[in-house]
Amino acid sequence: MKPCPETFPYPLIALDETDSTNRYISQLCNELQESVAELTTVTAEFQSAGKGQRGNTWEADKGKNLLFSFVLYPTFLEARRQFILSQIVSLSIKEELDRWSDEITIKWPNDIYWRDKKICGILIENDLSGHFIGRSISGIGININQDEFHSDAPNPVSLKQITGQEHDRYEILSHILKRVQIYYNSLQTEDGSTYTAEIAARYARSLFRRRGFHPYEDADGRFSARLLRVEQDGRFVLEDENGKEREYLFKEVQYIV
Ligand SMILES: O=C(O)CCCC[C@@H]1SC[C@@H]2NC(=O)N[C@@H]21
Repeated sequence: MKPCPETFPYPLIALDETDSTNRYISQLCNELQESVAELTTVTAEFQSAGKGQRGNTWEADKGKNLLFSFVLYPTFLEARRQFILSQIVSLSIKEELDRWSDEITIKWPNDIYWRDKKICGILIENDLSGHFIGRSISGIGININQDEFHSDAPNPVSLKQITGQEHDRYEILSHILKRVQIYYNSLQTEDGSTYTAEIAARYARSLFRRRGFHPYEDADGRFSARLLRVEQDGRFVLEDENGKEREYLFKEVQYIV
């Protein structure tokens, strides 16, 4: 395993072990306020209490994977536009992983899949300041060099299992952060709305099961539907087999994978 290079292009805190890199960086930001620069990143070789979506835990073998969190202060972004952060983070990861496979997709809202297996999970925690976003912490777990999975997590896969080779985790990390920075900067230019539309279009093209009918489950049970669109605020719009549109917020619908 290669160590973290001294030339890493962003401020980096590389920990051997912590409970959760999201918790670590948010505590650091609470203590030091905005002197923690944007894109400061915390990595860990191991997390004892990695946080997942929906209150789940995130498990990963020690020293094999990418477990990291970084901070942004998108104070120019209205809270109702916060889904764009999820789009730029998931696109940045997908585009990096595209180097090794053309079967990488984004499973709404922001899991990264290879075929029908999960390679990466993303947990974005935003602190709002009035109608705007004050601070955004993106926490990302990517299965990189893990050989096998022991937990009952559904359908995990690692990059090594896909390619048959070990990968340099810090190289992948620096590429992802560069992509995030480019997308993020684009939102702050005069052409921000053009870039927002371009990001939405790329995101739509990258979606898991974006064509055809597939099984889903909501509070009323299972049904078959096709994806119509994802709205700017992140709502997921399906059309069921009776031609009825069904619209969902996060966590209200599950794919049956
Ligand atoms: O449930 C999911 O899919 C999201 C998982 C996010 C896990 C990552 S690992 C690094 C960062 N620190 C955490 O505690 N969680 C995120």
